[in-house]
Amino acid sequence: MSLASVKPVASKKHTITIEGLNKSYHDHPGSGSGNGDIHYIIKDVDLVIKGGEFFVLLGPSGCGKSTLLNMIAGFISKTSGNLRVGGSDIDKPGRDRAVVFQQADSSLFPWLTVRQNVEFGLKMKKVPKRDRRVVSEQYIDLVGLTGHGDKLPRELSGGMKQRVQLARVLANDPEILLMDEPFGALDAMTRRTMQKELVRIWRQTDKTIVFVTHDIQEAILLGGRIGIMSPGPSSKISHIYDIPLTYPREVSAAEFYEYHSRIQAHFDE
Ligand SMILES: Nc1ncnc2c1ncn2[C@@H]1O[C@H](COP(=O)(O)OP(=O)(O)OP(=O)(O)O)[C@@H](O)[C@H]1O
Repeated sequence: MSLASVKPVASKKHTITIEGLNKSYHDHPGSGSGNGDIHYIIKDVDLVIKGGEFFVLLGPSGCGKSTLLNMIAGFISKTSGNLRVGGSDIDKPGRDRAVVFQQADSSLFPWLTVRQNVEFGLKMKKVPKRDRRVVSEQYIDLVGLTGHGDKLPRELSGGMKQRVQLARVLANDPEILLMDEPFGALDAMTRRTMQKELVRIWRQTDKTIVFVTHDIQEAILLGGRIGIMSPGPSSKISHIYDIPLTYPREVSAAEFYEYHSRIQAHFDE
């Protein structure tokens, strides 16, 4: 498939700007150990993700990666601070942003075929049937599912379902893809294939991607920059690594190993 055929005509690149962002919650007094104290999940997060960037959020389990991603998605409201996408304040979900979850099963309609799942958002937007078909075929091809359009999700492997989820999100043409450990439930070989495919798709479509993982290797394979989140509570972006390695990246390369060691040392400190 040619690059021009999948690139949106007016490809917008939205910058994500985060300044002094906080998310806190109160203990519920009277429920167990709760005494009404304020707890910060994330505190004083400052970050700018440039339009078209592949940015990875890396941090230990429970540090607040999903919370931050869901705030960018508009699913979780901020307590205080600034969060803007393309210059607009974010306080709710929008068509400019789409989330890809770890479990494709929970996002696909099991009674719809691959093609119908991919076309769902376009149907909601009342895109004519013939145009929907053209777009869905493009994205089914792009994610490597050519010939599987008439299958139901239950006839697909985990990796194939994840590809359908990606095709469906891409068909809606959001400027920003927010990916929450999307390959975490896949076996190692399928995961590696999907990582390569995602880089290929990102380079073809020019989207901004924010990708959450706790896997250092995955972060270096994918990210142009990697933001390290400190362990919670009151987590923040403690360091940002530029990864200027060319794609596709090889884990066996000496430079790859160097970045891995440096980031691993960061967590071991
Ligand atoms: N609604 C809530 N009320 C109170 N605490 C919450 C709420 N939502 C999340 N938390 C807490 O915030 C912290 C961060 O959770 P979050 O899911 O964002 O972390 P994560 O880094 O994505 O973790 P993982 O890698 O395990 O998915 C956790 O300690 C979690 O228990």
